[in-house]
Amino acid sequence: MAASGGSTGEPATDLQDTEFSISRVQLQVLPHLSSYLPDTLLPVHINPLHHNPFFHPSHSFYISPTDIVLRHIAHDLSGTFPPPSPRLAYLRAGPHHQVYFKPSEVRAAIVTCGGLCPGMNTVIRELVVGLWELYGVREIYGVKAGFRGFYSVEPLRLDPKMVDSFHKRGGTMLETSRGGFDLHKIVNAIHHRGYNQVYIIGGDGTMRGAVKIFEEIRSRKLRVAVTGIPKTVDNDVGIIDKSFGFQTAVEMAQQAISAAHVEAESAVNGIGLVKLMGRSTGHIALNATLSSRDVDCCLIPETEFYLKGKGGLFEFLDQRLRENGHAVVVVAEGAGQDLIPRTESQREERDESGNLVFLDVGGWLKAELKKWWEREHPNELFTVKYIDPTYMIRAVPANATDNLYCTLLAHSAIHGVMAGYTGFVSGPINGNYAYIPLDEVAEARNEVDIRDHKWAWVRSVTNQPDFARTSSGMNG
Ligand SMILES: Nc1ncnc2c1ncn2[C@@H]1O[C@H](COP(=O)(O)OP(=O)(O)O)[C@@H](O)[C@H]1O
Ligand SMILES: O=P(O)(O)OC[C@H]1O[C@](O)(COP(=O)(O)O)[C@@H](O)[C@@H]1O
Ligand SMILES: [Mg+2]
Repeated sequence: MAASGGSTGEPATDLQDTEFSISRVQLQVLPHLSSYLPDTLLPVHINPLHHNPFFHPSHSFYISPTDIVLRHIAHDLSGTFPPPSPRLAYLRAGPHHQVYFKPSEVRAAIVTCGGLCPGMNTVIRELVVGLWELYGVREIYGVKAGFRGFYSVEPLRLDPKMVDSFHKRGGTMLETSRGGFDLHKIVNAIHHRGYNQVYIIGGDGTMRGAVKIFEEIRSRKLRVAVTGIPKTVDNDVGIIDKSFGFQTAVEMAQQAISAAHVEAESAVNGIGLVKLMGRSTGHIALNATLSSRDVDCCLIPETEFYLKGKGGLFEFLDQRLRENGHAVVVVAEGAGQDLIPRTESQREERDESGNLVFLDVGGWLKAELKKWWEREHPNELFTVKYIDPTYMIRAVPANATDNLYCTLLAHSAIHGVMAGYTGFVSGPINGNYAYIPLDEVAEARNEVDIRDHKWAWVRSVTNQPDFARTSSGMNG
C-alpha cells in the first residue's frame, strides 16, 4: 500500500517505486511446443477436465498466462535489502483451459534416475493415476533402470491398478541407476517408441541430463514435451522450497540421533556419532540437529572444521564431556573430506554418474576421537558409538506430508505438459506450485548459507565452536 502524508503533515514516503508493478516483474519464460513447431502440428483442444464430472471448472479454475508466483517474497521497503531487480516470477502451476494433446494420442514415459529418495513411488503413482483419471490418457510407460533404460530395457506398461499401492513402498518400482546417459540413444528411443510426453524424476545430475534431452528434442523439432520432477534426499536442488522426501529423511534421522544419545548417555565419557547423508549440502544434518535438540555439534560440508588446538572439536568435546558426561556429534557425509588422508586414486574416484566418491568421514572421525582420548586421558574410560544409518533414511516410504507434496508435484507436471509446456520443472516456491525453466533448476544449487539465521540457530542450540572464525592454521 502506498503511504501518503495524510493528516499528520509528514512528507509522503515515496513508496510508489516499491509497489507491485507489472513492469518490474520479470516472468521467466517457459519453453513451449509452439515456440518451435508450426500451428498445423499443434491443434489445441479444450481441457478434458472441463467435462470431468468430479470438477466444476469455473473461470478461476484455470491458470492464465498472467498467473505468477514471485521468487522472492521478503522485501525491505527501505531499499537496504533490495530484492534482485526486476523481480523474478514464474508461471503458476495448474490446469490450462486449452491443451495441446488429445488424450487418445498421448504416449507418456516416466523414468527415475540417481539415488533413492522417499516418495519416488508416490510420484510415479500419481503421474499414472493423474494422467489416467484427470486427462483420460491410457498409454503410460515406465522406463526401467534410469536413463539407460530408454535404449536398453523394454518399458513397463502402467495403469492405475498396477500402481495402486506404490505410495506405501520405499524406493522406485521402476528401478534407478547412475550413469548410462547416452543422449542420442535416449532421444532416438523416445522418438522410435513414439513417446510424446516424458516425465523425468531425478536429482541435480538428472536435471542436467534432462536439459540436454529437451534441447536435442527441440533441435530435432520433435513433438515431445519434457518435464523434470526434482528428487533429492539431500535437498540440494535450488529455487524450489524443498525437495520431496527430505522431511521423511529428516524424520528417520531422528531415530539414529536418539539412539546415539542413549548410547552416549549410558556410557562413561560416551560420544554418540551419527553420519547422515548430504553429499555437498548439510540440510539433513542441520534440520535433524534442530529438531532433535540432543546434538552437541553439527558438522556440514558448507563450513570447515578442525580437530586439534584452540577452538577445535577435541577441545569442545572435552569440555562437554566434563560438563555433561556425554556428547552427540552429527556429521554430514560430505563434511571434512579435505581432512581425511587419501591416496591419489581415492582422490580421483568417481561413481558412474561422475560424482566424487567420498571417504567415510564417520569412521575416520571415530578413529581420530579414540586416538585423541588415549593420548590425552589414557587412564579414563571412553566410548564412541558410531551410527551410520545411510540408506535407512532414504529407502523408506514417504510420510504423509511428503506423499501429499508428491501428489501435487505430479499433478502440476501433468497440467503443464498437457498445456504444451516443455523443458520445465514443477515445484513449490514460497508455498505455491510453479513452473520453472529446466535449465534454471539444473544450474541452481541449494547450499546451507552459513551467514543465515538458520545456521546461527544451530550454533545457538549446540553452542558449538565457530570453526570458520578460528580455523587459520589449526587443522591437523
Ligand atoms: N551433466 C550431466 N549431463 C547428462 N547427464 C548427467 C549429468 N550428470 C548426471 N547425469 C546423469 O543423470 C543420472 C543421475 O545422476 P546422478 O548424479 O547419479 O543422480 P542425481 O540426478 O540424483 O543427482 C545419471 O544417469 C547420470 O549419468
Ligand atoms: O550409494 P549411492 O546410491 O551412490 O548413494 C549415495 C549418495 O546418494 C545421495 O543420497 C545423493 O543422491 P543423489 O545425487 O541421487 O540425490 C547422497 O546423499 C549419497 O552420497
Ligand atoms: Mg545428485
